[in-house]
Amino acid sequence: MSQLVRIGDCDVGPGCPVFFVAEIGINHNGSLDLAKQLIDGALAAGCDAVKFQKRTPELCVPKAQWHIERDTPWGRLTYIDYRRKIELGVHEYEEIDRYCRGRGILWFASCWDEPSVDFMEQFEPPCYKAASASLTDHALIRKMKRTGRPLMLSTGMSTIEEIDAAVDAVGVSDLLVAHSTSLYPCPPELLNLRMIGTLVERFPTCPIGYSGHEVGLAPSCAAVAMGARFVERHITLDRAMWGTDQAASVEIGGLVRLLTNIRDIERSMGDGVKHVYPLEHAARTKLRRVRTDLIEMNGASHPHEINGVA
Ligand SMILES: C=C(OP(=O)(O)O)C(=O)O
Repeated sequence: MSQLVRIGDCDVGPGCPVFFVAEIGINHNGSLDLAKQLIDGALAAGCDAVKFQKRTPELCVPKAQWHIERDTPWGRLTYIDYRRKIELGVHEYEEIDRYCRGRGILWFASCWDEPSVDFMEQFEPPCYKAASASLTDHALIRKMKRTGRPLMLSTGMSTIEEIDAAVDAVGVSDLLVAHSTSLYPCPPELLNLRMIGTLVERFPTCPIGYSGHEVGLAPSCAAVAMGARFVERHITLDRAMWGTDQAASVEIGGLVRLLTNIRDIERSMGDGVKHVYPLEHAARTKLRRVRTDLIEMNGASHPHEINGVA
């Protein structure tokens, strides 16, 4: 049975509400104002946390790509300048920290390099996230884990051997593992949601979750029915907005529906034991056919015996 992992004021694991992370990622396009509107949307939908991506562009962008030019909302920029442009700095994160704490929503980040972990520590985040791309970077994932904070490990683009090695590298205590396929957006036939069950069996003490990049809501709902203890989805104000992750994101209206569906599914799962609920008795009495012909044939003394009601 999986351990409960405490993230801020939420327990994540069996018997707890699904922990829902609204992944803002880089969908703020470098704008604090946009980031705040996305936080407001996550709050309105009832998400437990918002998440950002923190990078040191000079460490994360391979040198060979630095000077490749692209069109951006800020004009034609080299890739490294574009990455610098969309990276939020200390003053923006101070404001995000103040904004989230004031409104009672958790926030944290996936750190893509070691200095980003040092940077995030000043905000005392409730946990860290390792993106699928970082799963084989053991120095980085160990650094996040050494902070003593829970770690969410995403497993897209990884072999099962690489996942085992990453889990060995950080240990299972306070570790959460997310199934994911790293395609943005991901077609349904490549989502492989049955991996959730595989991960539950392989890492029985870790809460297993789902980091989804599909178009639509159904697979994320199914992930919950299949045992995901936490779910992460990218969010956006408008899927047509400029940016690489916008198309695979959920707009705020969809996010509201998704959270409503997830909470309904959680309440619907039950215990797997067959009950005849007291509230069903009226329907049972009214709708079950009373076999008077069999009463006569069997010599039963009371129609209820045929009807099966004790
Ligand atoms: C890319 C990320 O996550 P995932 O691999 O789950 O999509 C991230 O959290 O930065």
